Amino acid sequence: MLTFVGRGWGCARALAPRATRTSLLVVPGPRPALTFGAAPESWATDRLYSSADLKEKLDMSRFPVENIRNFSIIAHVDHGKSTLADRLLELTGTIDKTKNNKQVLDKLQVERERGITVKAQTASLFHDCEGKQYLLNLIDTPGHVDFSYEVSRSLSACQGVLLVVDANEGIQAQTVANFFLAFEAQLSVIPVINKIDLKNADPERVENQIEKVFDIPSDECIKISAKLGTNVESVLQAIIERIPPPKVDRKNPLRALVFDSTFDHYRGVVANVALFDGVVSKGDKIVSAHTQKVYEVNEVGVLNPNEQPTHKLYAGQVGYLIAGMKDVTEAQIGDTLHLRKQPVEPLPGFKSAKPMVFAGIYPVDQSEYNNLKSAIEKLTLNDSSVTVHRDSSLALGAGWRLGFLGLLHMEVFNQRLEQEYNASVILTTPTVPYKAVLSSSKLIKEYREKEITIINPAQFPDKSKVTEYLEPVVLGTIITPDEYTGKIMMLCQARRAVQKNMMFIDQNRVMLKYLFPLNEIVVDFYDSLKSLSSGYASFDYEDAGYQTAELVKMDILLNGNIVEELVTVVHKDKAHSIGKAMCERLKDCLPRQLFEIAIQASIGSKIIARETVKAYRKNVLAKCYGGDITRKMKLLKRQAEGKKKLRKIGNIEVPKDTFIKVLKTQSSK
Ligand SMILES: Nc1nc2c(ncn2[C@@H]2O[C@H](COP(=O)(O)OP(=O)(O)OP(=O)(O)O)[C@@H](O)[C@H]2O)c(=O)[nH]1
Repeated sequence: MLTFVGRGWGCARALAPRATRTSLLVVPGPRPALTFGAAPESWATDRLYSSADLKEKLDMSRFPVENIRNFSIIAHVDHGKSTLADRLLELTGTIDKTKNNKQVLDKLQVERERGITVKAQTASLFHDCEGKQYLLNLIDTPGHVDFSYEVSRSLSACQGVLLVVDANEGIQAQTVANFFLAFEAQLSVIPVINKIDLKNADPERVENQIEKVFDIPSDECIKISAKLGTNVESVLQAIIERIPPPKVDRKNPLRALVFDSTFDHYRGVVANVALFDGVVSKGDKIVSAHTQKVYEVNEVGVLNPNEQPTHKLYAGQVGYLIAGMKDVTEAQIGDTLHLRKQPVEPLPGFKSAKPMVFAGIYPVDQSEYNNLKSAIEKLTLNDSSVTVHRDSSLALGAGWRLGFLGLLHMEVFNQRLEQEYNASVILTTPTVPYKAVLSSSKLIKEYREKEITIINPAQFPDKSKVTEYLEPVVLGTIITPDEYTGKIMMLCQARRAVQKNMMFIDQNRVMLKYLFPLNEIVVDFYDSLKSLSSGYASFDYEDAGYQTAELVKMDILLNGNIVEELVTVVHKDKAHSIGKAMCERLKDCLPRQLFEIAIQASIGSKIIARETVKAYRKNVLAKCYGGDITRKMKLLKRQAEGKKKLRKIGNIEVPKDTFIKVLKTQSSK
C-alpha cells in the first residue's frame, strides 16, 4: 500500500465552512518544482532583488499586524479572478505594467492551455497608502467546482475575500458556493462586479442579485473592469478598509499552518505557511506536530510573486519555508509547525479528501510501473486531494485506483502526468463510491464489516450476497435564465433527480436545487446543461450522503472478452440504454480490423445490447506503387509506432483514447 492513502490524518478544521461540501473534505498538496519554470519576463523580480530598497523591503518586521491584510479572490469560473490579480500585482508594483500580463499567477502548463486556474497561488504585495506600508497577501483561487477544495483551504489563511461577479453573467452557481464558504468561515466579503466594459454589462442588476441572494447592501459593491484596470484602485482601498488584520500574537511561541506546499527536487519540500503566532527565522529548529520530526529552517521568505527570501516571518504573515523535508510523507498539508523547545496546541488543520469519482490507472507498458509510481507520488504530493490505492487487474496488470473530486480533476491529473512526467497511462471508467450492505457471512468475515464501500466495479458484490446497495447523492444548485427552466427540469428528471427548491434571484433568473444521484452528474451532466441553456446555466454541488439504489454491474465484451476499462456499475433502469449507447459508441470509435468484432453489453450472463464492426484490412502500403523500398519501410515503421498506442483485448487492437470517448456517452442516456 502506498503511504499516501488516506493522508487525512488531520483533524476536522474548526473553522470548517459547509461541513458537507465536497471541496471541503480535501487536503490538497504541493506543487512540484517542475511547475516552477522560468517566471514570465514581465515579473519585476530583478527590480526587487537589485534595487537599493531591497533590504528594507525584505525586512518583514516593518509590517506590524495592523498593516497586514490576507485575502482570497473567489468567483465563478471565468469571472475574472486571475485578471484582477494581474491588475493588483501591477498597481502595487509587484510586476511591471506591460500588455503581456495575462493571468500571471496561472503558472502550470495545464492552466495556460485550458485557460483555467486549477491551483491556488499566493502573492505578497507591498503597498503604500496614506503614509503607511501595507502587506497584502493575495491568494488567487480556481473557480471550477472540482478545484474548490483549493478555495476552502486558501480561506484558512485569510480574513477576507474579494467575491468577483461578472457584470454580464451575474451570480452563478459557484458564486453562491464560494460565498457560503467565505461566509461560514466568517470572513469579510467584498463584492466586486467585474467586466463593466462589456456591451451587455448590467452592473445594477448584478448589484440587486447580490443584495437579494447574499444580503449584502448594493452600495458595498465595487464596479470594475479588471481587463482595462477601471476602478481597481477602489478594490485596493476596500481591502485595506474593510478586511480586518489577522488576530495573532507575535509574543506567543511559533504556530505556523502549512496550507500548501511544493516539491523541489533539490531543496525538498517548500511549504506555504500562514503564521498564527510567533516568529520564524532561518536557523530555527522546528517540529512538525504531525510527525514530531525536527528540522532546521534553511530559508524563509515571501512569494512576490516568486520566492524572495526574508530574514524572518512574523505572525499574521503568509510566506514559504524550506526546512530540508525530503520525503513526500513529511509534507503534510494542514500540519502545524512549532519551535522545538516550545510545543503548542496544533491548529485544526484540514479534513481529508472525499473523492467523488474513482478510476483505475495502469501503465501502458508494465515495464513503466516504477516510473509511473514515482510520477504519481510526486503529483499527489502536489495535489493530495487525490487518493491512491494499489490495484491490479488480470488484463491491465499492476496499477492503482485513484480517487478524484470530479471528472475535470481526473482529466487535469492525467494531463499533468503526461505533460510533467511524460507518463503514458490507461484510465478505466470512472465510478462513484457505491456502498453495499452485506448479507453473506462469508463476505462479512472477509471484509470484516457489514457495510462496504466499492470503488472498483470489478469488486461489486453479487445481489445474492447483499441486503441493499447504496449510491452517493449530492445537492446540486443550478442557476439559469428563466426561459430554460422547463428543459432543465426535464434533464434533471431524466437524471433521477428530485427537486428540493426553486427561487427567482431576479426577474428572469432562477436558482434550482435538486438532489442528484452522483453517478448521474459525474460524466457529462454539465455539458448537457450547457448545451440545453446555450451556455447560460451554471452548476455546483455538495455532498449529501447516500440513498438506496437498485444497482447492477455491467460488462462490455469484445468478441467475448471483457474490456476491463469499461466495467461499470449502473442503475438497473438505465442498464439497457447505457449498454446500448456504449456499444454504439464503441462501434463508432473502434477502428475496423481484419476480422469482424462483436461488441456486447452484459449483466452477468445476460446480453443486453450488441453491435458489430465489420472486417476491414488496412493496407498502409496500398498507395506505394512500384518499388520505393525506403518509403515502404518508413510507412511500416510508422504503423509499428502507432501500435504501441494500442491496447490488445483478445486479438483486437484498441487505441487508448477509444475508452475515454466511449465513457463520455455513459450517463447521457
Ligand atoms: N471584457 C472583459 N473581459 C475580462 C475582464 N476581466 C477578465 N476578463 C476576461 O475573462 C476571461 C476569464 O478571465 P480570468 O481572469 O482567467 O478568469 P478566472 O475567474 O481567473 O478564471 P478561472 O480561474 O478559470 O476560474 C479572460 O478571457 C479575461 O481576459 C474584464 O474586466 N472585461
